[in-house]
Amino acid sequence: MREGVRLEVRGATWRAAGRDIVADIDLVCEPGTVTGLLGPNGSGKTTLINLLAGQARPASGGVWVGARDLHGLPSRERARLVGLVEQQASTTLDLTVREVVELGRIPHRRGRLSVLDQSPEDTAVVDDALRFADVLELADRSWQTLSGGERQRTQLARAVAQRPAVLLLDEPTNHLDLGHQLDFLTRVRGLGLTTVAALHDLELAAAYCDRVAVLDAGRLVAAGPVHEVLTSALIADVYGVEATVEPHPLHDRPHVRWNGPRQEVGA
Ligand SMILES: Nc1ncnc2c1ncn2[C@@H]1O[C@H](COP(=O)(O)OP(=O)(O)OP(=O)(O)O)[C@@H](O)[C@H]1O
Repeated sequence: MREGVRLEVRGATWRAAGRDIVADIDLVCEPGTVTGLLGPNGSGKTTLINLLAGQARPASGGVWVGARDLHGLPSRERARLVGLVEQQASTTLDLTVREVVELGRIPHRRGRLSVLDQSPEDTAVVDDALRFADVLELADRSWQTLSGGERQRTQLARAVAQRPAVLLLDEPTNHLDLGHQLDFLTRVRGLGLTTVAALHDLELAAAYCDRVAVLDAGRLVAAGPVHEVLTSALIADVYGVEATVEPHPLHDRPHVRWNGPRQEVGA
């Protein structure tokens, strides 16, 4: 696996329907760190992930991976740097799990375009990725027949087979049961890549991320180490929820316990 590189967003804005969906985003992710991207529904997490993946181009500002301006790179080169696991990956093609994972090797091909044309190195990387994401035994199954969680793990395998330096995950655990959530994030941390994961579960973010970045209505309202940013005041402000944040009894990471919707003063 490749080592992570520094990911930097400078002044990035993306507009649609006549408004800024995300605006003036400045964010630095150091090599090999895991950053949790937090924020309520509609706050701009997927939009920012798409900018980081090079799938959308900022109206102003930019994204740098190491010294390279991501949006200035040819798509093939970009795909060798950045891997994306989308929230809802879908395809109408009738591919097996192995074939989906083989798609991750396309950016590494030189002059060979067929998915069927795997080099021995491609086959070894794909086998590793299938094993890594715990989907090796599903390798010959049709993608269309997989459960939501199996699809999510298959997409992780595809992104890992891509051998990127930056891994972007958009709500990667939303189809996973608790055991697979913990397993998935442990595996992702073990990759040592510069990782950004949009997450709704604050407890998972507290347990698995080095840093968190919090979006609210398209603005980055906080970013930094988990224990500095993930406070009850921030959770009340951004999510409108009263929560208690205390040291976890078993480790030094914060433990988030929600109490209920925030009570308005005077209500
Ligand atoms: N192409 C578009 N045209 C118009 N509005 C858009 C477009 N793309 C996104 N939006 C709007 O931008 C806002 C941010 O969307 P985004 O999907 O980035 O939010 P999110 O934080 O990922 O939300 P969720 O937690 O619900 O997945 C939403 O209000 C969405 O409706």
